[in-house]
Amino acid sequence: MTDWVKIAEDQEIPKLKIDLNADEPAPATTASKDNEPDVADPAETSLLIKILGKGLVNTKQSLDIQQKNPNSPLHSVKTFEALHLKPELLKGIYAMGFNTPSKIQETALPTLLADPPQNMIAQSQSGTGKTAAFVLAMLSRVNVALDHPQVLCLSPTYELAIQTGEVAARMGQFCPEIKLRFAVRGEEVDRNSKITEHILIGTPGKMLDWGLKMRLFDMKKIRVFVLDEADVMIATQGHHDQCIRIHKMLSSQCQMLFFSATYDKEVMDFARLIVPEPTIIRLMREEESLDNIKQYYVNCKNEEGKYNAIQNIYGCISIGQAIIFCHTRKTAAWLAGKMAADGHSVAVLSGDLTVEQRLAVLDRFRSGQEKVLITTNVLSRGIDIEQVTIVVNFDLPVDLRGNADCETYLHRIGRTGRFGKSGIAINLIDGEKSMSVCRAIEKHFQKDIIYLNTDNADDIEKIGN
Ligand SMILES: Nc1ncnc2c1ncn2[C@@H]1O[C@H](COP(=O)(O)OP(=O)(O)OP(=O)(O)O)[C@@H](O)[C@H]1O
Repeated sequence: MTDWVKIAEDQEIPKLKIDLNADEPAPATTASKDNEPDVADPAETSLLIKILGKGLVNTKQSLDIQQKNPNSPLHSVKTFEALHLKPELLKGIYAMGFNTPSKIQETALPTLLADPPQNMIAQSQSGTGKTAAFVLAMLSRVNVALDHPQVLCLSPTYELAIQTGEVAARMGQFCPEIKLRFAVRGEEVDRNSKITEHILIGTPGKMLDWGLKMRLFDMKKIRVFVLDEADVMIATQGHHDQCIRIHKMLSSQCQMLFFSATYDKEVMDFARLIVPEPTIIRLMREEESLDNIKQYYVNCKNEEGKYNAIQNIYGCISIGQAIIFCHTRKTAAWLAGKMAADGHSVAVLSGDLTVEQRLAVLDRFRSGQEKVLITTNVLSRGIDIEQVTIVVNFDLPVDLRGNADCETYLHRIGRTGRFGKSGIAINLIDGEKSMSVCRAIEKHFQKDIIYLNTDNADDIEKIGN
């Protein structure tokens, strides 16, 4: 395994980004995107959340289990020893600092490791231990006496595949006989050779090339097929069909495992196509709520007026930490420029930054080096910044038709049960259209949004208290 431990360790994010840019079409010019609503790319967000993750997310939510296979009694474990793993694998788990299985692992692992193998569809939010669970299943199913691929793991992008490979490398560090190979862009194989590694982790396009076009390994001999980040996979163009093509070539004996952070209808339909008779395990996300949030609106004439409102409340918002949301990159850049020119120290996070630049901005903000972060919808759900107490909507969130986007409003402002602290939301309104959006949001959540006059010192004092 030493070779691929090294490969994984060598893949630092800056290098990945360089490779990523190498064979992708040139991005649309920044200028053309500046005036459009700035949105997050799901794969980039997922990568960011993974890298930012500070360990296991503990959740109080309970598991929802649907058992489709009546012949496989479901049980859960409270220790890793109870799984009767190979000693080298157990050693790897402990070396990663895992003492006990996470909530989803308690129930998923016995099913993942069961004999005869069982299929699974699992859903839980980022950071709850999904990757660790399926990587353990992948490693424990390998028969090292055979020198051909036995496990396929599909990820939506190069970087996400590398992240999974790194977990496998660490967990399998005491199993040097298990060999892994990345099936990703840039990895080349001689057409006349065969792939001998046991585990292939990669993107659907490359996997199809190797398995179908070049026939470098026998898809029928795959014993475990993992489809990770199904929701991101679907959002990535073309991946849906490629996954189905790969899936069709697998044997009916192959264990099918499907993991996703969210399950809307499209993801569930996809899952049903791929996974026969699955055990379905879902760990619901803790609901965000506006319960502890005081919401205000401020009437402004135009963008300059909004800027003045921010000037007036700046003293108040910079006591703690604040995030200001804008609709477009252009507005975010304009606002940041003006605030910086006025001597305020602000951070900006928008879609024109690379993943590693975003990481750097978030690191600085999280450590308190800047008090105010100006951003767009690129800062999306899943990126929790606990210490933020004030959220300013420089622009209210709207959908493509210009109607209130209540879900995004909740993600920006809402708090989960985990950080039940109180917070403040300030909505800047300039004109009838944005006022009607504000009213629609108020009506949707049935929670008052109160008028705030930022020219009045007493009013401003109110928000501080
Ligand atoms: N049993 C455990 N005990 C302690 N830490 C764990 C355990 N399982 C996983 N972790 C750690 O928790 C974090 C999240 O785990 P993991 O990456 O497996 O979750 P995930 O649900 O796949 O999330 P993501 O999709 O963001 O990767 C990682 O830092 C991982 O090392």
